[in-house]
Amino acid sequence: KRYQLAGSKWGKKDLSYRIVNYTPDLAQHQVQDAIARALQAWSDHTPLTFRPTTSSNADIQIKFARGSHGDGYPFDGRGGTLAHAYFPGPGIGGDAHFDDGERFTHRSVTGTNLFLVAAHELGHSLGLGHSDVESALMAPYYQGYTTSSVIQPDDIRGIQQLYGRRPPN
Ligand SMILES: CC(C)C[C@H](CC(=O)NO)C(=O)N[C@H]1Cc2cn(c3ccccc23)CCCCCCNC1=O
Ligand SMILES: [Ca+2]
Ligand SMILES: [Zn+2]
Ligand SMILES: [Zn+2]
Repeated sequence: KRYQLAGSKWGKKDLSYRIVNYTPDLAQHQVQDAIARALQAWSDHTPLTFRPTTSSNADIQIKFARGSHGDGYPFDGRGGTLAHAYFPGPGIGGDAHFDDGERFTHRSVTGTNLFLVAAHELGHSLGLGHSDVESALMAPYYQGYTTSSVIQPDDIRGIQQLYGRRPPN
């Protein structure tokens, strides 16, 4: 019972990300904050660093979309699937898509918290599959706020299997 590795990982430690568009549910700075905190949750446990860019060559591209959005995995409106993401690789690899049929919330324990969904999706963007540890962030079901840290022990073991531990400061 544990994490799954996707079979691909980034061959570099310093990754770039680009927020391509925004959900109308939140202010742009709230989306930027949620994404930055979700990335920080992973970089806290690995040697990885993430920098925002406006370049279309960004490693991780973040998009909000409804229904069919050009990748063969159409979203289903409110409820159901909340988001999906692609394992590390060129092009669409690493990208994360969020279903804008959801009502995303910010720093809230109710509704579909964007930070929590993003932390899960970015786990895939870094090379983690789903965990069968129910309490893990990488479990396939949205669990809302669970404990103070969004990244659970099983998730830490998985991501450190891929990228090692964070070097001491
Ligand atoms: C982990 C999450 C951030 C991303 C995952 C998808 C995923 O793994 N992306 O990488 C997700 O959206 N899981 C569904 C799984 C799911 C639960 N139900 C469904 C009903 C229909 C379709 C899917 C589901 C029952 C009803 C609840 C629906 C709302 C919550 N949805 C979920 O928990
Ligand atoms: Ca949905
Ligand atoms: Zn998509
Ligand atoms: Zn998932």
